[in-house]
Amino acid sequence: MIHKRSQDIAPNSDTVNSVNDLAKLANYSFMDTLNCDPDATPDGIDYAPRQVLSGHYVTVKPTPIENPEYVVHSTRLFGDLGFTDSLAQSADFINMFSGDMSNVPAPMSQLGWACGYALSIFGTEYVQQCPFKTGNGYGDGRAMSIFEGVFKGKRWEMQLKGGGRTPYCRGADGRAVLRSSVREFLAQEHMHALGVPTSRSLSLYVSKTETVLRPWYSEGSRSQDPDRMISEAVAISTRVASSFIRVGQLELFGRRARIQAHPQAMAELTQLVLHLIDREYADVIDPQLSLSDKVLLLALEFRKRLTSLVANWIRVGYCQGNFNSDNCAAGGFTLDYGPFGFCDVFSPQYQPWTGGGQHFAFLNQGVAAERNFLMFCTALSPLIATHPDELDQLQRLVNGFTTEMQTKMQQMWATKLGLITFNQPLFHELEALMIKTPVDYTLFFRELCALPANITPLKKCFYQPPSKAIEQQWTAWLTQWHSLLDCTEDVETVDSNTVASHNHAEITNHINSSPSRTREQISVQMKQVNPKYSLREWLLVPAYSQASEGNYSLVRELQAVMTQPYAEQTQEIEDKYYQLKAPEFFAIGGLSHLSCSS
Ligand SMILES: Nc1ncnc2c1ncn2[C@@H]1O[C@H](COP(=O)(O)OP(=O)(O)OP(=O)(O)O)[C@@H](O)[C@H]1O
Ligand SMILES: [Mg+2]
Repeated sequence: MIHKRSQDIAPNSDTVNSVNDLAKLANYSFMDTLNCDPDATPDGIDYAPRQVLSGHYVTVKPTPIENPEYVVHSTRLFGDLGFTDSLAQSADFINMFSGDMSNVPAPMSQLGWACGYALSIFGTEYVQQCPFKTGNGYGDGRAMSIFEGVFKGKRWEMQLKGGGRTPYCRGADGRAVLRSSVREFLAQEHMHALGVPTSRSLSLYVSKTETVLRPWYSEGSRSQDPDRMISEAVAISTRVASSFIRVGQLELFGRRARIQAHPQAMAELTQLVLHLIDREYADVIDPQLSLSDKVLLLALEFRKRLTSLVANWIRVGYCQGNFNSDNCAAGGFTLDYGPFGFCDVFSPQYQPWTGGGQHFAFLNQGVAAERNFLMFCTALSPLIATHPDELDQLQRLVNGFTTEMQTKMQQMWATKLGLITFNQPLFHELEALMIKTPVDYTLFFRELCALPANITPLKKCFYQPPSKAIEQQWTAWLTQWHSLLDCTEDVETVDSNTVASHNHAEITNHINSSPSRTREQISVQMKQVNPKYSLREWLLVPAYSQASEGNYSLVRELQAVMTQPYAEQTQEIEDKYYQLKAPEFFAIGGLSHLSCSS
């Protein structure tokens, strides 16, 4: 059953050639249907940290960056939205997306909106993280949405990151630097091309004159924490998503409802949950259902999305090093590319963010997701507090998370290995061997796609020459794997370069529905789920370093390579990007680990 709001169905084939055209598509469901903080200032100049006690958002005027310069935009998202490509470099567009909203045409709002959220880390609630020690001053400190509209029948929200202070800034400057903005921009582009749900990149502008100081590493530093302050150009990137509602946001309203913090607390939680359903789950939750049925369906659907998301992250080697509930989008997609990394060496303990801890390490992401799901359900529970049966069902959904996560992970590993069904002993042996050898995660799985008969072609994925004993174990493992692949003789060849980006679920179904496959078919299917190129930190460093000198060619080259991660691409690209991490990059601050994402 498909349920859509009427304004979402309205066909809209208009091309957006200007900010004036964009204004015509404005449709602010978040601002129009939810509550503004009654203490918000009419002019939006609301930059000092303060407690925001009620309301779903605060209207804020973005602070433009000085002398903005175009760095990069997403031609792909521009295409999806119907934007002409030249718009990214037009004066009005640059102004708007570098934070100057003072001249945007009606009915566009000249004010953006920032949201409060609660923090919980790995399932533990925190209230002390804001200057007031109450949790009422925590939220979008430097992110603010500035536009919501319907493009080609789909509703999108646009959010500046680094657009200046908000009441949630906690005394910080509200800015993002070019380095972190390049990382987030490229990572969103890459993730989308990998077929993993994510917020999307729209545009990135840097200031030619405005800088801020940030702690960072000296070149070659092996220290965990940055050892000096550096001056960096500020930048504003715009990200786009179906909504930016976070699990932490629901938690804030859930906590307020639970303790009846103010007379409207329960109503505000209800409104936010219904709004989330409308924005993110309208296709699966019937508006005619009772609130408690909606709540249960919402939890069920979010569980499905979150478990698939994490399985996809692991498939592509992604670790969200700070998987707090405020970095967990309630729509079930990837959000906040600060403390992230795509792994080089396979390690279950891989954790790029020094502040994150092992609970957010690579293969612990499923457990971290479970904690976020628990917090999501805890936030929903006041809505069904007087319905013991429904509370029981919600608890069962929480209890069932681990099993669903495990099932998705097993399906994912089977698919990565070209198998129809997961084989536990085979996988455990592989995991142990990948750690012992050790292997490069991306290269290894990609090389496996050629179905090598022996260990020789795999050696290029190894970070050290294998001992005789390890070689023998690999040989035994490969024999076992080949016997499980169970392929027929080749009858046809398929061009693997036709492989674009895909929906992972479709791929899994396709593999599962093919009872007997040729070697070539298995190989092609494996190449659809095992990317050839991944956005490793040592590729990002030269791109943002060069960008800091005003040269954006590497940023754009990386964008081109990383938006076709499954394609073979040219020999030149392969030589440059399909490589092991160099020995000199290990243990280096900024290359192997990072301490902050700002
Ligand atoms: N320079 C800054 N000025 C104001 N607030 C900041 C700044 N840097 C981070 N924050 C705020 O601190 C909190 C934690 O930061 P975190 O690094 O998780 O998020 P972020 O990368 O800024 O944003 P997001 O989660 O929106 O992608 C967020 O609420 C964020 O808005
Ligand atoms: Mg964050």
